[in-house]
Amino acid sequence: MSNVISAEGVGFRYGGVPVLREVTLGLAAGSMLAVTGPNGSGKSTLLHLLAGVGTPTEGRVHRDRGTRVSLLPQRTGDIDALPLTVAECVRIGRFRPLRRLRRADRLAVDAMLDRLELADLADRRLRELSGGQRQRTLLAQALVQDAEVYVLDEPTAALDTGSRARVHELLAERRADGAAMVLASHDADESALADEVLTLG
Ligand SMILES: Nc1ncnc2c1ncn2[C@@H]1O[C@H](COP(=O)(O)OP(=O)(O)OP(=O)(O)O)[C@@H](O)[C@H]1O
Repeated sequence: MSNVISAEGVGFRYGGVPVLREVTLGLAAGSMLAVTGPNGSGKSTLLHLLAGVGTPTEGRVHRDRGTRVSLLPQRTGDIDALPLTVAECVRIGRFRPLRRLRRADRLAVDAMLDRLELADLADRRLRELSGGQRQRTLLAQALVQDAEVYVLDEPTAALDTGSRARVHELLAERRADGAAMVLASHDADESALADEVLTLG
């Protein structure tokens, strides 16, 4: 099967300092890659490059033109500065410039709020959430997107066991629908959900 995303000999340097070297991988529809490794080993850097945020210093990342990628970054501090509610934040995942949200979009947002147990928090501001509630909101925004590839940076790091299980169920459903996943994780049980594990550092 052809790959939705691939990386060939990818390297990355911040200034002159090498962070990634010679990363080669390929991701088919419906497959999941877990990226593990100690703090600072380059997981976030690799996920950003795969999602098309920044370009490698060496090698190349290939995605077919028009491939829809949803990225959940690890650091999303700035969004708290906006006066957004939980529901508004999740709706952004369905936003397209110059197009109103359709009924299907609204249904998808409501279903996602339910699935991640956010319905009761829908009108709360982001800055008034606990760490886990905030992470569930940003995950909902990432997973509500209609994407072919989901790139999720430590998506369940702040979640309790029940929430984490619900997220894993959602990921399995997206994969069954043909989406590819890349997931950075420090958790061996979570990495075990993947078809392949790439350990950096
Ligand atoms: N903007 C930047 N400028 C310079 N160096 C950076 C920058 N961002 C990250 N780095 C460095 O690049 C290396 C890889 O960082 P990265 O965030 O990709 O690691 P990580 O594996 O995701 O870490 P963690 O497990 O802590 O999330 C680290 O040594 C970090 O200090």
